[in-house]
Amino acid sequence: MPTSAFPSTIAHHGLAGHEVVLLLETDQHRGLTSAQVAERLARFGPNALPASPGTGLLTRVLRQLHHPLIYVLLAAGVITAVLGEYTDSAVIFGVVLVNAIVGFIQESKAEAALEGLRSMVRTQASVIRDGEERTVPSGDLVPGDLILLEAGDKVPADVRLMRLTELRVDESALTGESAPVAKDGDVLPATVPVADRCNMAYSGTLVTSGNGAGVVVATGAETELGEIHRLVGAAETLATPLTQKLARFSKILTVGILVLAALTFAVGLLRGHDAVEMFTAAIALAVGAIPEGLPAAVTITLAIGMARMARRRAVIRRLPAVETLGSTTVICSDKTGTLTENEMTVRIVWTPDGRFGVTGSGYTPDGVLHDADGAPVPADTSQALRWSLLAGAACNDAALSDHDGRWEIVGDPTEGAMLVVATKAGLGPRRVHALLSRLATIPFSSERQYMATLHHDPAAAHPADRVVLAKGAVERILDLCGGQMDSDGTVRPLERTAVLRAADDLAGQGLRVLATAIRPATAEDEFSEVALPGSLVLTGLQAMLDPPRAAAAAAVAACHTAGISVRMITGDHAATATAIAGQVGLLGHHDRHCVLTGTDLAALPAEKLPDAVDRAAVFARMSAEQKLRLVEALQSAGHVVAMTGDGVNDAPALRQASIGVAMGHSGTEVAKDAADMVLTDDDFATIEAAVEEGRGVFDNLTKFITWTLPTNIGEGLVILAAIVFGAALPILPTQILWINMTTAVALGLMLTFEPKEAGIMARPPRDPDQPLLTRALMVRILLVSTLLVVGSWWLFEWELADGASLAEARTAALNLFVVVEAFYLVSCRSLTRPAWRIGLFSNGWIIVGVTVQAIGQLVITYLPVMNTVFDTAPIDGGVWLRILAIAVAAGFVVAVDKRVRRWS
Ligand SMILES: Nc1ncnc2c1ncn2[C@@H]1O[C@H](COP(=O)(O)OP(=O)(O)OP(=O)(O)O)[C@@H](O)[C@H]1O
Repeated sequence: MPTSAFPSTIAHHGLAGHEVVLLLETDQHRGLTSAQVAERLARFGPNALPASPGTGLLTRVLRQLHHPLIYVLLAAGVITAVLGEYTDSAVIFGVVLVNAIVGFIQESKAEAALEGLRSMVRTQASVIRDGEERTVPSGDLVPGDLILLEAGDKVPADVRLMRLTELRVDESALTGESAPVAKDGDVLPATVPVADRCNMAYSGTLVTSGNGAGVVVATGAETELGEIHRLVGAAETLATPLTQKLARFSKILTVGILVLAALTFAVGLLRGHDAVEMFTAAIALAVGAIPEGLPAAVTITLAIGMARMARRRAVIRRLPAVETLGSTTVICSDKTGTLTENEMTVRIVWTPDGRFGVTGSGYTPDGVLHDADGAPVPADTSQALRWSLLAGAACNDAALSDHDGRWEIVGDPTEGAMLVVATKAGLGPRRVHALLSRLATIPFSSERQYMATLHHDPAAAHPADRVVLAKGAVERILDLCGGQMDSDGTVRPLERTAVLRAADDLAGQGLRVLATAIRPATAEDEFSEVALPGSLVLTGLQAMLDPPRAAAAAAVAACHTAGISVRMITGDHAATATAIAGQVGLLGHHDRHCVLTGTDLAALPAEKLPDAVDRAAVFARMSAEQKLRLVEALQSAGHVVAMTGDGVNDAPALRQASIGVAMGHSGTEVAKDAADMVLTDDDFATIEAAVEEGRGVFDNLTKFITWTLPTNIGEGLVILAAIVFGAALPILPTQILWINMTTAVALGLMLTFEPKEAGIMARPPRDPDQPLLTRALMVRILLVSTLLVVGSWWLFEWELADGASLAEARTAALNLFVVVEAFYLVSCRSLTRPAWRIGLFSNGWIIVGVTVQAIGQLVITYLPVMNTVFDTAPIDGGVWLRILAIAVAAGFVVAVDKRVRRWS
């Protein structure tokens, strides 16, 4: 344990900010130095919680033994030992041990995969170090770091807050209370409980609004969250509704089979059979019929699916999402950044009496403004143009930077585009700041839909030497305007209809349109949201292009083929949204042309909502609150909804959606926290890829179950039949254990690596209520079970009649089971297509598995030690031929069954 100079027992909330700063030996303005950080990182370790604390190796291995079947096996092991059957007893104990180890390894792998994926969504923190603001990985935070928090962040460590503005934090991760708590920096009595320490922000909680700064007082396991983690030993759960259902199913089955085995034993005794023989038979029945490997195989399949999705840039945060993805019927996607590139370029600047084109592309400020004839025009050609460009550039929080000729923007792309167009016209950021220094800001928010700033304008005559600049959604800016500006700077009354018509015209071309406005002001004028309406003068409209993502149209089309409808949700104008929707092919599917705006939605009565939203393809000017209503409405129309979101306010909708999807790049931590899946590339096409993988996972699960159940049923029935008819057991318990253990790993597991079948995205989504096995598959399972029983029984009797020993006849039956399973494995690679169509080499693992199994069978058949241990005996070529003949016949029957089902 690192020794700490800053004991974690100190009540930092009971100290004043400057005292905490002194205590942690940091500088309140410049933060820690790099040397201090390195030293502290070495001393305190990274800011991360230790993996699955409290569960030691032994506990985890022992957990594998917690299964009714294992209890039976252990009891059987002890009893056989007492009866003097030492080899059998050793085999049983050996199998239990191997089973526990395999289970443990598989579980650890799945957990590690889940953990690894989670860390792919790396969180960042803003800190002040060496006097500079920097973004660092949250894992690198150390006590004493000065940290900045803002809405959307997940608090990365325990922080004593010092400066804050309207900071509210959702502390549900810590206290369970989901209403956000208002914070302030006052000193508190040291005895105040955690939930009431309003001058602290704790690791794992979420900033829902406002911003703040403070000092990190504890990291990693020393945080309050670390404490809880330590107490609860928060082991990651790998359970999903499906695994739970299967676990329940296999538990009920286990109990049922155990009762049956006990009954068999009792009836056999009553009928006067030998107790040892009956005991052996009962054990064989239990071991053979219980599908003990099923839940583990399902978890592994899900984990493999998750890893495949991660490779395609969709990181699953909650395992059940893998299942749900396969049933998704509607994807509601954001427009900006998900369906489009979020790389904006202003193409047209419209003023009340002029219209200017803009050349150049991307964020490189090379290009000019030109008139209708293509002749370049300087910014001061028109006062309206000049002020529109100035408003766009000064009422702006983005920055342009040049990385060796590659221009990038820091901040919002919409604002970046407005900086670039102003720079093209000679009004670069430096010049603009020199002309107009900012005094106050009303920040942009999705609810407000505009931003306004107050500037000092030294060029204007005193006392009106200030100017208010605003930019935002056209309707919102028009609400603030009373007049409009002409080229010569004269102000005329606002012609609202004409401006709206111009804006609609630009939006109809798929351009995102923002309006700009100004107002000269004096020092006495009030600058606030309430004072703005009606007072501004419209200077122009800036229309920017945000091209659709290259893969978007193909992904939308693929979704449509897969029976999934795609809807666009955007804060943008209806006309812009519709034009982009048209470009990515989102309109017209199932006659969905309809566009609903947030206002339309608000006006709809609740009972009409599900029907109305189901008919719409585009939802424009939507607020985050309305997204929640929308998800609910679509769900009550019977849909399984995947919904994207990136803001703090999107969290409720993401939680409500069947699959909440957050953006890895642009998304806030709050959104990621609420989401089931995070797209590391923010791309719509990734959702489509994840759905495809989700369907593949489900297919493989179904294939595995269809493959594995006949073995259990077949083995169970063979034993039962032997007991009922009072015949010798065709397979012994230890042999059944051999079949079950080796085939599950060498054969069954290979199905989980099965690639997706062609046409997987040409089927409709899976009904979430539909059982995993359809009636047709159940019939097939029973068919194969019957084939196994009849085949092995017949072979066993044939060999005995042919003069073979009991050991030889049993070896034949044992090998028959395995060979039929291997044939059936190849068949199960597709549930509908014939085996020879699948392509033998499309899953190399199958070949590996079958080869390993074949070697195993030769070993158990011919190796003398194994003969002794498993009561087997070498068999000759004729027997193998009979085994193969039966297996081929069984394969043929399954192929016919597939064919008949395809026809019917
Ligand atoms: N930085 C900004 N300053 C002023 N107004 C803006 C700014 N960004 C966007 N707007 C205006 O507010 C509207 C809503 O923006 P919002 O960010 O909520 O959604 P969006 O980015 O258009 O769409 P999406 O929901 O698809 O991401 C935009 O259509 C635009 O008119």
